[in-house]
Amino acid sequence: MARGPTSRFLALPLKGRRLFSKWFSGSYPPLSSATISNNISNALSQFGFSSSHRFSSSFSLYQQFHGVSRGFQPQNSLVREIYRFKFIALWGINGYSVLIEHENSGSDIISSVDEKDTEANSEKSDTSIVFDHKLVTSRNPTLLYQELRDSEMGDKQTKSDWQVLVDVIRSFARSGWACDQALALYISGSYFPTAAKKFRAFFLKKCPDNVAKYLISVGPSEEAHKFLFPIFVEFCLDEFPNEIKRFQGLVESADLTKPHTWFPFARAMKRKIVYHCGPTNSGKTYNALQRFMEAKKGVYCSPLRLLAMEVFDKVNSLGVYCSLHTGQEKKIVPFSNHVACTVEMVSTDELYDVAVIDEIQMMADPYRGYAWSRALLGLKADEIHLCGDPSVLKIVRKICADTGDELIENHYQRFKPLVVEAKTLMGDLRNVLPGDCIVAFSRREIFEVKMAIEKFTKHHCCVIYGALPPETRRQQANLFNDQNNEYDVLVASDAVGMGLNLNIRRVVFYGLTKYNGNKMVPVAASQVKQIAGRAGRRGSIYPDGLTTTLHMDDLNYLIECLQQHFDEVKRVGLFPFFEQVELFSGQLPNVTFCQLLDKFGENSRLDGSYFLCRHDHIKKVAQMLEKVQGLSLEDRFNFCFAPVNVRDPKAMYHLLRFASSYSQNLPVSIAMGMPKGSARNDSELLDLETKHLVLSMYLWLSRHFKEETFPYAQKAADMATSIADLLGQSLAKACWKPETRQAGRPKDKMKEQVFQRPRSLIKAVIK
Ligand SMILES: Nc1ncnc2c1ncn2[C@@H]1O[C@H](COP(=O)(O)OP(=O)(O)OP(=O)(O)O)[C@@H](O)[C@H]1O
Ligand SMILES: [Mg+2]
Repeated sequence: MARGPTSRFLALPLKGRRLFSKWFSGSYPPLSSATISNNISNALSQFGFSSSHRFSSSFSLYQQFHGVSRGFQPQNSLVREIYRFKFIALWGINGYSVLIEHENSGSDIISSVDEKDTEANSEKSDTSIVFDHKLVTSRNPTLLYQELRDSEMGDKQTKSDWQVLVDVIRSFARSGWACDQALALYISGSYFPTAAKKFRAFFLKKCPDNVAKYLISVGPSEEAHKFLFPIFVEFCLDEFPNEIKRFQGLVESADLTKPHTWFPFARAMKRKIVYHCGPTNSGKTYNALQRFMEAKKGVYCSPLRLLAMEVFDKVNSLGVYCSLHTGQEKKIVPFSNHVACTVEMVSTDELYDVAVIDEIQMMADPYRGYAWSRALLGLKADEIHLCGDPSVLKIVRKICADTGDELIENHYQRFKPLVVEAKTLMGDLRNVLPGDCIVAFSRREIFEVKMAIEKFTKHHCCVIYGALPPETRRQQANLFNDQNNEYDVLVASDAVGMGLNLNIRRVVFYGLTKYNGNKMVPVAASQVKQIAGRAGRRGSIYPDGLTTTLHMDDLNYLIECLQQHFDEVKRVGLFPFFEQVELFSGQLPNVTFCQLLDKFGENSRLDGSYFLCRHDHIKKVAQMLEKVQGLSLEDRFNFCFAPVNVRDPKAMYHLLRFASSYSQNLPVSIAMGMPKGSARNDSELLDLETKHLVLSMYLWLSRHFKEETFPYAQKAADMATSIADLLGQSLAKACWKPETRQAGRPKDKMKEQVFQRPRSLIKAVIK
């Protein structure tokens, strides 16, 4: 047995026996699968594999090995080691373990079996049946498969034995374990039943007596599945090479593992990451912006257009020339080296001295998280400042370890503690006070509250909610902040939770449940904290923040939320670039874009630190655009990212129209008249909101496609500004019952879908 100076010796303890023999040539006594698994783990750790490499399940083992099993010559030493472990794995599955000598010099793996010892022990402990088992289970599956393949017919069995054998093979074909294992061999879940069925026919036809006897004795069991699996593997490799190749191509082109390697230029830099970590109103963004303004060249990445605009205005007013870059607009300030942009629009090509990524915890957002992940992984900046709560601190540490960047953590405390008012508003909106912000979680509630307050108190309300354009939200915020008018109460949705600096004295939660598109759920503690934290901003006229609820019932939940620590985020979002989707589409040339997205989702692989962002809204647009002929894959991809409310049929109609004109190479027209004046009722207000959304979409498309195809961008921008103004005017006098966007829905269905807060609120006030 050759052992070079570089060899390492792997001893797999075998209950006192030492076994020596050449790999493949010996016959090995059976061991329990637990012992094998332990032995393999021990052996791997001796090779310096970390616990994550300990292949406790043979699935991951196969995953690692596949690709090297088919004639691939491993190049580096790590792969060589993995290559060799393949044999441990396969034999482990067969119920064997061996003493292995690992030769770094590259010679064959030698396993050692002390034959004398084995014989002695075998004589003592093994019965003749066990011996028969051994003869079968110790067979090399490759050779056994070849024997089966080359034989004409198997041996005949008695009727009852035959039935058991059929049951065993059937149970294998239904085994979830085998189906999972097969995935690593690139037998897809959908193809496994077909492959298993063909294997069943093959195996039953060819099964020799000793193998049949063994399987009959163990019956439809895990042991039988583990015995059959390597034979099945050989069968598949022989019978379905094309299917395997196709699925392998599919899986490999949907590979989203190791996203830090997607940005080689950023990886070539040694970046300094500064994490400004703390609760709301603790000065995180303020401090990051100080560094941004000092830098020669800087970029600020915002979660919202509104916040990008705020930073753009603030920085310019302080004498630092700064441009604005969002999906809808590009305002270039002459001589500027700084840019404030929305995080989706940040360039990973440009080189910066300082970058700021605000609200970094949004990495975990199910829909938009990928934009933050991309910015963090891909920004080419010497210094990157992250501002956010502590929920993603741990995962940022891990990402920095992957990227090799230096991480500095700056921890912050709230300037002034947030105080909970235990009295609540006692269910009566007449208890609102100037400086209050009433937070409700639906548009309907917002207008109900505004109506009730204005009808039964002397206060006037500004409103802020997600469907309002950023310009209108800012106008409402300014109206509320200005102390020289009658607008002293703000009614807002969760859209108020991020960014805006507002003069809020007290945040009052109208309720603490929210419709999640399916049912009412409690608002997440992190969101409650973020919103409540808007009260009492440093520098505002109310530096001491208060928070409470309208109803006494909700107070405990509010306190609970505020006391909770931030949940640690385990995974952050990713979404493929167009190039990755394009590569994937090469594997599936004849499917629609929507099906392509589905297939990508099914076949994509991600590291444990990432998830694939939800893309139901993208698929809805893709579905709608299926009937539009003549769009390239890239066009479809871009159209699908246009900002549209997929639940707004009018906005969807306009998007379809834009895409149709574009596909015919016609200049895309706006084809939408300007409203005559401000809204007189809620349906007119909804119409203004939709019109603004359509214009915003037009502007977005004009920035993402060739300019000449969307020639009316300036007109759209002017119209959008006017509509934002009209919306502001409309809100100032809005005093009507809110309507719902989904017209024509049956009444009972509406009831299910719309949040039913006790209407007694208004009735109580009236009484
Ligand atoms: N050192 C400072 N000097 C003057 N004003 C400050 C200072 N630090 C923060 N502020 C002001 O305090 C307010 C809150 O700060 P900032 O917006 O940075 O908080 P934040 O922690 O980013 O909060 P959020 O999580 O809500 O975004 C801002 O109006 C900011 O201008
Ligand atoms: Mg901030």
